[in-house]
Amino acid sequence: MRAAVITFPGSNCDRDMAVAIEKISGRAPLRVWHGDAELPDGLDFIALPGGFSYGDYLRSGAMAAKSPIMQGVIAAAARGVPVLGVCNGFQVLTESGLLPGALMRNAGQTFICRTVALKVENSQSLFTSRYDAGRVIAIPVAHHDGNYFADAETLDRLEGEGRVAFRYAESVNGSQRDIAGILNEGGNVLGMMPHPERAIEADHGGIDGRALFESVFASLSVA
Ligand SMILES: NC(=O)CC[C@H](N)C(=O)O
Repeated sequence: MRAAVITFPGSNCDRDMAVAIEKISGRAPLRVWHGDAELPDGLDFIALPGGFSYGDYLRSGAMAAKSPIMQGVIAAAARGVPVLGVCNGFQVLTESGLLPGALMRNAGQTFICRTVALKVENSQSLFTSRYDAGRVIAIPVAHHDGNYFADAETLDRLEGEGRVAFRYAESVNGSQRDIAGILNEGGNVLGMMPHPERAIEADHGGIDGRALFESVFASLSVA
């Protein structure tokens, strides 16, 4: 398997994401700098990690979405390559138009850093097939802009098409319909605010994030 983790100025979860990919797939991912004009060829999986790209200036993820490398990420997503955006990565995905809606300031106006209960809403996606349907898992969040917003029509479409992958099972940040993670139309792009890469070994306090990586790696026909 050939995976890549994209790093932007201000990313701070790129190392954790790379470690999670290597521990679970057995292969270290390529580390790709945002300013590179071209993505390496033949990628099977692309991860946009969490952090504070460009200091969250303008809007979280807005400037990173304009980085040269994103043209390649958008093209790869259109070819069906699985793309995972976590936290700031989710914000980059909405800002770049790969996912609908926006991540606004948390309803309580504070940074939230704790482990939350998440319900697996769709256990048949590329990213969630190793979870049991309706399972509630524990995954950490760490963000100030995690309040998911989309208009009612978009929300209804996301729900109707099974594109809500994860929903908060408790009150967290004011997200519309408690949405924590969504899929694109093709099901190969997932954006989520909680950090699965921070819950892959017992020393993290829980391993509920492992199945997400196992799901997507199992779906790849390459070893
Ligand atoms: N951990 C993160 O990726 C933080 C995301 C984002 N910059 C926020 O605080 O909303």
